[in-house]
Amino acid sequence: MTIAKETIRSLRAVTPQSTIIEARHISQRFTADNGTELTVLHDISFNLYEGEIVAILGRSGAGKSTFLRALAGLVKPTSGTVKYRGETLTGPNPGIALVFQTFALMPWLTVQDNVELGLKARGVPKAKRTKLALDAIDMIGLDGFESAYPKELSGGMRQRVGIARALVLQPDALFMDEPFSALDVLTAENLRQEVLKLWSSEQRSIKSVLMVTHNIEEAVEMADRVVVLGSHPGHLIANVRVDLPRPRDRHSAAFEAMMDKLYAILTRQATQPAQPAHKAEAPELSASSANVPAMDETNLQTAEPLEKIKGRPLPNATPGGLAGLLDVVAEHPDGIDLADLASDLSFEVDDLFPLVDAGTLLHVIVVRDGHVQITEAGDAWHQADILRAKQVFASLAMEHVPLVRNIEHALRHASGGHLRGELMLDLLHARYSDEDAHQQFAIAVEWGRYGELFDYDADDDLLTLDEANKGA
Ligand SMILES: Nc1ncnc2c1ncn2[C@@H]1O[C@H](COP(=O)(O)OP(=O)(O)OP(=O)(O)O)[C@@H](O)[C@H]1O
Repeated sequence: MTIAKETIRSLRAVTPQSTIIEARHISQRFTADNGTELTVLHDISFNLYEGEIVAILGRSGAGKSTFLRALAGLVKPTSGTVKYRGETLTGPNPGIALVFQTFALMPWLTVQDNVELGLKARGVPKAKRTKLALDAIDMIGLDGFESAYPKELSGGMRQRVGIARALVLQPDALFMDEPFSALDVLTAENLRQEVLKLWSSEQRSIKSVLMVTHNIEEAVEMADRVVVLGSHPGHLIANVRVDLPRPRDRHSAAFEAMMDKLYAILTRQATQPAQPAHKAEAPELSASSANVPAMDETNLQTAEPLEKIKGRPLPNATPGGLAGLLDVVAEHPDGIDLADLASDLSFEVDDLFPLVDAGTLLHVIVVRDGHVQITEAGDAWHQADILRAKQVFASLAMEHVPLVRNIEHALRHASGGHLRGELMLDLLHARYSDEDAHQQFAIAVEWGRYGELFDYDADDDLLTLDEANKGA
């Protein structure tokens, strides 16, 4: 009988017995191709306990995968330590198995051989390998597909193989990096439920699950605890206990309240300048159960103040997209919860946040506790005709967006009113990787163009003051 056919049992009570993984003050820096040093993780302390599913939630690029990889021993933190069962890691973590977003199956091997691969690497004899693999295949509902090749399987089935391949190693902790995000909505939901059934079954040997996601709903659906990473660089901003009964009802008030809470945390982080993660920020996030350490106090300590870290990059949003967001927000004079806005627009969190960031940066919206409202300036932009809208946008960008202002000022003082784009890129390279520098430049140009402040000719690599702006 497969787990899929089992009656859903109530999940085991969350009674963490001991710490599986302990990370202390880990920071991660990478050197980009152009020599720029990127701080990706900043001083994170975290414990993974037996008996819990933990979701690492954060926006795209927040460093979630890097954090998971550091705990998995696949990257060595630049500073800080990771311990597995009390032993400091010096290589891959022996107590975990990973499920990847992209399945990472060997296309030339059958399902059975893919699942056996890790056991083979560990020198497990063939007969035992076969038995363990068949058990894992059965457990995840793949019986009958042992001889199939990955190309013969749907995405959902392939990810089942990915999960079976991890389970067969009988790890202490199952690590999953965005395991459902490459699947269509229904398949993803189906597989989430399978993993939860597996977790609730008597047969499971894994003692905890750590999963990376950018999807708030997924985190609330699956996790006992959600660890929220803020961006630039990745740092721990919250550690929230999800104390909802299982199976969880996505339409219940408690579920929606938890989603709102996480939205509020993510948007607060997104829309405010970097701040030190003071312990004083902790109380609103505290949890109730006595069993799970809801707030690991050490998680909220930082070695050096985060205000030292430079300002945030420009959000990747277009003025047109922002105007569209204002159209929707303006329909709600008392504001609207971001969760409702995302759901109304069928946006993913990652789609919505750059627009919300941009709107906040330009002061056309305000976000408080996950509730977004149009400002007076936003209303002025929203109400204006096209020409006037550009002027309003230009003055907001000049006032609130240093990069746009710097380019405009530089052009105003340049002889001939033009400058090479390469010059701006070189300046941006001091802070960003090559890819990010190009992206920042492209966003600033788009905003400058929309506001008729300046223009850029890519063929000649020339930035020029806009005609309409020359006399201003
Ligand atoms: N080996 C590396 N060398 C240089 N930069 C890296 C390396 N690994 C990750 N990064 C950078 O670290 C940052 C965080 O990446 P990471 O994949 O951990 O974020 P994430 O939160 O998982 O993002 P996403 O949700 O988009 O997958 C990114 O800017 C990425 O480019």
